[in-house]
Amino acid sequence: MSARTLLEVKGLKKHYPITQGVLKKEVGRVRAVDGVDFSVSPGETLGIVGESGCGKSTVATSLLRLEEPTAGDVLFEGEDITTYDKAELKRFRRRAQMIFQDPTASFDPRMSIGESVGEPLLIHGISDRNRRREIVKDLLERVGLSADDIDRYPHEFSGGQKQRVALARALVVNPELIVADEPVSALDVSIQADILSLMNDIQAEFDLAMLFISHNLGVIREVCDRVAVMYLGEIVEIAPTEELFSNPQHPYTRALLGSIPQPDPRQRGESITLSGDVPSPSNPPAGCRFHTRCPDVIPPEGYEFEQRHWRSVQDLRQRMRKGPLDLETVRTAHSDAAGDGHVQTAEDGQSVLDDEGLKAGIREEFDIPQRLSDDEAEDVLDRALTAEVSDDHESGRDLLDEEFQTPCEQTAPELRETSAGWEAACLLHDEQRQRVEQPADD
Ligand SMILES: Nc1ncnc2c1ncn2[C@@H]1O[C@H](COP(=O)(O)OP(=O)(O)OP(=O)(O)O)[C@@H](O)[C@H]1O
Repeated sequence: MSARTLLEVKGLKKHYPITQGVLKKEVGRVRAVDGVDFSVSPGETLGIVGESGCGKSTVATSLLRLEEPTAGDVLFEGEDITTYDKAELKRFRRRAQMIFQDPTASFDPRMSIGESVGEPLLIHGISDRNRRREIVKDLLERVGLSADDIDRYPHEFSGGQKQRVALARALVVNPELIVADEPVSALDVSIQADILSLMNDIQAEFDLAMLFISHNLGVIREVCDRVAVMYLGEIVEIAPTEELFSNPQHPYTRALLGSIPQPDPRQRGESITLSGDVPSPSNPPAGCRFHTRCPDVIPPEGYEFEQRHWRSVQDLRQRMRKGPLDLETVRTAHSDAAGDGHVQTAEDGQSVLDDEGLKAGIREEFDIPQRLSDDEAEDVLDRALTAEVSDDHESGRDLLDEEFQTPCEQTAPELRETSAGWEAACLLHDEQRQRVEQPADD
């Protein structure tokens, strides 16, 4: 690996318009990739990891200009490829090859493997058929197939073998960069390790730079030197692989790592379950995009919350922002949650929860204790719940909004170097940094 930069991506954005009606009026935008920066050195593998829909594939396709980026610069050997014309782009595409998840879809079933792999050579001027066949045979052997496979057809190969052929086809033009988008996810688990080790070998042999996209942290760990973690179109942490695994700096990275199944129970760290769904990239949360699910979301000043209870109160607040709670469900699902007889008899003679019982049921539903340890926070919550069960949803919602704001929804953290020595985008690190820069006067 070298200190030289081969690929530098700056402020890359890809927004897809959401249109309506026959006139295709733009009514919104899917912010699939929303300002990402990273670089890759020759011989280095950078991983991009994140949940489905966070924008990983869009980073790949827009940096190669398979689709046009909305904004940003992509420098390859210092030249901005976003300004390239058709001919320049064609030359660039030879130097930067892409490998896709589904090897079956990337081959023409009517062409032999030899024709498919050798086609780029023909396009690039090697007209001697025998010479092309020699190059292809050599490459087939290098990717673990046999030179005799050259006249066989795609359907005669297994998925893993087809991915080997795809690698051979990418390598035939001597690229400097390979962008591999989930290259083993469609393959049987038993052969994934073989393909990953082949990719590692090939990368070392050809001194290739690689951008390796996967939702699977285990796979990322096998092949990547550094990893960028993406959430809702943004990079939230970027670190050398082993450091990321042993000392993750962003709460989202910690949550992702906590969700990897560990076969050895002694190795099992504290597993973190993320609350809430991934928000839509067409309407990402304000401030830190992860604050709606973050276990470490920062509490407001003036209240002493136990962190997990603060998270639960935030979950309730976010739910109440969407509209009134379904009190009937709470009524039936939580008969007497407080356990102190808050039931009353309804008109039809059935026992139902009274208001206090309902409030207790809501707390149970959201995993909030029946009493918060901070008296003032408890008072706010109790008043909000009282309003909610008294059909005054708006007052309850507004009270929570006023009192229980988190700095994380007000300020979008930037990707900045943490004390660990690499970058993460989280206000907790900014707070830490401020404490170091401005020590308390006492
Ligand atoms: N052509 C398109 N038009 C509109 N939205 C799109 C388009 N392509 C992707 N998206 C949206 O952009 C977001 C990012 O998609 P992308 O495929 O890049 O994510 P990903 O992280 O690669 O996920 P996966 O692993 O599931 O492919 C998603 O919300 C997706 O629905």
